[in-house]
Amino acid sequence: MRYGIIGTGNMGSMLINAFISSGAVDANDVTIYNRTRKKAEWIQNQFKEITVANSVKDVVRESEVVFICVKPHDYKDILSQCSPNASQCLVSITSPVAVKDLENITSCQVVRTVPSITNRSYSGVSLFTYGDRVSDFYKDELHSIFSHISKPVVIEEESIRSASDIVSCGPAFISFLLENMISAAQEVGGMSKEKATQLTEEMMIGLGTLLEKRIYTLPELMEKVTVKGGVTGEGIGALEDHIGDLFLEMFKATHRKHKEDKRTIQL
Ligand SMILES: NC(=O)C1=CN([C@@H]2O[C@H](COP(=O)(O)OP(=O)(O)OC[C@H]3O[C@@H](n4cnc5c(N)ncnc54)[C@H](O)[C@@H]3O)[C@@H](O)[C@H]2O)C=CC1
Ligand SMILES: O=C(O)[C@@H]1CCC=N1
Repeated sequence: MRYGIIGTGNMGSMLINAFISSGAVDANDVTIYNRTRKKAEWIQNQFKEITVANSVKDVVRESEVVFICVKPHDYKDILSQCSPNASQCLVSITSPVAVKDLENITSCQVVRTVPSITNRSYSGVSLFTYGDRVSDFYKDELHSIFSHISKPVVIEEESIRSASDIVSCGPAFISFLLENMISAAQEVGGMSKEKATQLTEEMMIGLGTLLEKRIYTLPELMEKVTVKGGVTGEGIGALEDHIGDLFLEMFKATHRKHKEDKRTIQL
């Protein structure tokens, strides 16, 4: 299978790296294009067999599956230069562009796969929404390569915002909260930033491993650590008192931005 990647920023380069280094895709089968050519050449330095194309048109001509990895407001620019035909599969990786809308303006088969930075370590989820025209052949192929780097999960269009908030924005949200925990450990506990950071990162790796091995669920973890009459309970109590609408407001903010993007994105 020949793959094309348009846009080699954070996500485009992450996908190329993960697919090739996991063995899901052969570098000889990959053609890439980026507006700033240097970014694409930097990836080619790591994977010599990759082809760097001179245009969007060249990528589409060379590929059966074409990933669009640019920001949603740049889609129009890409699609106006060239559109895949009915035998090809277009893969969009952004949530505010609906699969139906892409199907309406192209003749190709369409899939949306929202990845996550966690896929770089062959973990976490990739969210799949299939268009009506997509063949079982492409479904199987995409499911197969994404299984090398993630757990593919099918998600309905209506749930895409909250699902992507958890799966794709989640690593940034949790990192933000942990950075706050580290700052507070410095302020209240007098711990150095380096030491608090080291402890936090190791704790997160341990927590992830417990979940990965299905040793405990999240509620079980809370119960096991919260010794009756102990300090964790006091800490949880303080969190309960102060958490307020934190996450409600976060989801409301992302849903607002999602709506705004949908209103302003032109295809
Ligand atoms: N960053 C993340 O964790 C995730 C991002 N996404 C989606 O991935 C998409 C890309 O996001 P990032 O990689 O973070 O952005 P980015 O800004 O790092 O990468 C976009 C790339 O597209 C290139 N580009 C822009 N216009 C172009 C054009 N006309 N032709 C060729 N190349 C062009 C830019 O030079 C840049 O390298 C977005 O739609 C985003 O919603 C999805 C899941 C997670
Ligand atoms: O389209 C999305 O939902 C993803 C999440 C992070 C950036 N873009």
